[in-house]
Amino acid sequence: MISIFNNKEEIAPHAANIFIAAAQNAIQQRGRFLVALTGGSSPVSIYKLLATPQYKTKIDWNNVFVFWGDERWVSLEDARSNAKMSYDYLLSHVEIPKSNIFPMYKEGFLPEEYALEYEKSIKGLTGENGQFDLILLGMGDDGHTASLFPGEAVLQENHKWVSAYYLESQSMYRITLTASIINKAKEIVVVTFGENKAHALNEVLYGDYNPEKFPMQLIKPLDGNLLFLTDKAAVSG
Ligand SMILES: O=C1O[C@H](COP(=O)(O)O)[C@@H](O)[C@H](O)[C@H]1O
Repeated sequence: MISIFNNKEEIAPHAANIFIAAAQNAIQQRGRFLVALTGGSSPVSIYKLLATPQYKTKIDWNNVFVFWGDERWVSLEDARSNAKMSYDYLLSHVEIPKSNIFPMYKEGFLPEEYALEYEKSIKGLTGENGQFDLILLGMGDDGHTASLFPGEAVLQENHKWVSAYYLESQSMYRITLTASIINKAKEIVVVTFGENKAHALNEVLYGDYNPEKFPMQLIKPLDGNLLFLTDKAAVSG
């Protein structure tokens, strides 16, 4: 499903309300809310809104468990860190136990080693079913989502839930949830807007199936819901 808003400002309250409803339902039904956050610029206004008293007080943060969809393999103080961005705009402003937060980076580990640890941390909460209550995703203008970049071997990963690899085009390691675990989620919400996303979004939604070129096409929940939140500029192409 796709919801098209007039502009990006209209997306944030809608996304924040989806987050709150998913958290409240999960906590009421299963006693905890397991969410994977996205990085990039698209979620910033959503996180800022969730951090305001009006929104944050609607969630019992003691029962929220936070993971990430992907990360640049950089320290948590690095300006490029998705975790740093999420702390700056949301996590530092809510009463969530530190032990409930699982950044996708750890000092002293190799990225591939930490991918295995990260998968174990997810299994510690979900068991073998690997089901997140909510996964937030963004989409790059090349059609990548999480760190599933066009043409990379990780696109074919059907076994591992978490994978780390060297992304030659950015000269850095990336660590990412794979499509196989993302697609197990109850709810997947993709936040993407602006005219620079128009070409990729059009290909993802209406083009031929070519996930090697537009990896977002790999995202097809097995049993859950997939929702794109976008604006008019991104569907204008
Ligand atoms: O590299 C990344 O980019 C995508 C999209 O970012 P955006 O700035 O266009 O919102 C993001 O979803 C991903 O988490 C990030 O690592």
